[in-house]
Amino acid sequence: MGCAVPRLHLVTDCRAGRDALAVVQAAVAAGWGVHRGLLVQVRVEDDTTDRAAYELTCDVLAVCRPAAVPVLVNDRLHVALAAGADGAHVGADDLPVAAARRVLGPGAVLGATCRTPQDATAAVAGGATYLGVGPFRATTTKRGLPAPIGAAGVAAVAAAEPATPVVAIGGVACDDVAGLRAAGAAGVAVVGAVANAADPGRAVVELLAALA
Ligand SMILES: Cc1ncc(COP(=O)(O)OP(=O)(O)O)c(N)n1
Ligand SMILES: Cc1nc(C(=O)O)sc1CCOP(=O)(O)O
Ligand SMILES: [Mg+2]
Repeated sequence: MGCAVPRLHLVTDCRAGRDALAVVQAAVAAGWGVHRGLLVQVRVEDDTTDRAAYELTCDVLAVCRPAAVPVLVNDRLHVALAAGADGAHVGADDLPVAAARRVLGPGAVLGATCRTPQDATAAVAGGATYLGVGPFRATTTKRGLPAPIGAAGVAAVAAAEPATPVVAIGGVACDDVAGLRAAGAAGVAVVGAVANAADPGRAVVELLAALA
């Protein structure tokens, strides 16, 4: 993927009762010195206040900055800018990719959700740095998703825009990494594979090793 976009995107677990920051702390403590392949995306529920999103982003940055782990903010570009994050991720219900690029500026990392090759071509034209492609398989982490696209769907998107890194998302487990890489994914984005693990730090190390 080149060094600009790490291969493992840890998306914060925004479900009620989960301690998103504790998982980030465990991930960074376990993973950063071993492989420099980790990125954290701060994702909160839609009804979370901007204040809470901003404070979580600042807390995540305080953990990630000393370890040189990049931090993105999902959806809320103003929170990304205000907190000094490295960029953001947008999808179909967020600002269009080209508009998000104008807001963030040319140096920011900008991810765009793509479910089809057509989505990918439009996202690259709009200035996306990487493409978040899924859902790879069914997941209980997020409701309302379309049917899984599987490895074949990921491969179709990757083939459409081979110069832009594809990050597969949706039900991804460590055992899926080799197949997804073979399908053309440069990396993976996960919530449950780390947040649901008995030892989130160990899960990060195993994912990073599989992605190396
Ligand atoms: C890496 C990555 N890929 C896809 C998504 C999904 O973004 P989006 O479609 O905007 O949905 P929400 O996450 O906002 O519910 C993502 N966040 N990260
Ligand atoms: C936030 C999100 N977006 C998806 C998409 O396909 O757009 S799937 C997803 C949830 C990812 O969590 P897990 O790794 O636990 O399945
Ligand atoms: Mg979104």
